Amino acid sequence: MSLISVQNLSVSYGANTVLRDVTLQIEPGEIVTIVGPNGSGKTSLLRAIIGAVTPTQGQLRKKAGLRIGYVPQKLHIDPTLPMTVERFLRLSGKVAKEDCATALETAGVPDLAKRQMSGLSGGQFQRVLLARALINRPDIILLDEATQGLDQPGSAAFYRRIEEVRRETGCAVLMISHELHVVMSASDRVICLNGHVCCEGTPEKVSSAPEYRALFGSGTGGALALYRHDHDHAHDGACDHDHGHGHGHDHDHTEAAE
Ligand SMILES: Nc1ncnc2c1ncn2[C@@H]1O[C@H](COP(=O)(O)OP(=O)(O)OP(=O)(O)O)[C@@H](O)[C@H]1O
Repeated sequence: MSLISVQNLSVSYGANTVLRDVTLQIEPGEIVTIVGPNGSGKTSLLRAIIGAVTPTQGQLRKKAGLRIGYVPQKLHIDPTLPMTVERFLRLSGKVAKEDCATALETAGVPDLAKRQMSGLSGGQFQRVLLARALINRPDIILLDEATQGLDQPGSAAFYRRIEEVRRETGCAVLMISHELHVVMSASDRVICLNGHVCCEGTPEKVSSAPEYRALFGSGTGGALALYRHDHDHAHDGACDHDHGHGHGHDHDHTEAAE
């Protein structure tokens, strides 16, 4: 059974319908990346899944007892507030110290427990948010542009850790990312959203497309190719967009120092 099954889902804010007729499934253990232009409803979809937004139409089914870990886009913590990482992780309720330690280890930052939240680097902070999402041993983690503000090697290292988390824990991952060139290799499936699902498929399928090869050869790049691929809008001409805001560099995914 799918972990999450979304059927003909629509989300509106007042008269503004931002998601229309969205259908998708997330299976156990898979890594799915959502791409799409700004304002295309990506965050709204995640918020509908966690129950923070009520769909106006359609169905959203979750496997019974599904545990979700959520890594938000950003989280502001007052820098004048003294708070250790361990204390932060235990804010959400009854959390044993050992569970904090395990989550930090899985997130790839085993030595941060006693550090002050205000003293963390951007990359360390995101790892701590990841650790927080892992504490309840989720079946799926949702990440909303979790590497915003990180440099390229920092993002690459973060997403590689996500793959390791999946391997170690077996959890599924549903993530929003603008950095397709970084996340493509980690994703089992890519869903392109622009108010509705424009298209979806394996990154391999996309990267073997003629448009992709024309732009990138057989390199590891791909963001621009996917962003610019031809959508099939035979039934819907409203999504004739060009997301071409990438740069098409074929980055070397060097592991960042952690
Ligand atoms: N709480 C809200 N009330 C009213 N409108 C909202 C609300 N949240 C989002 N919107 C609008 O819904 C649309 C989709 O927003 P959403 O944040 O889901 O898009 P997104 O694809 O995640 O965008 P981005 O890439 O910029 O983060 C936007 O036009 C946004 O202004």
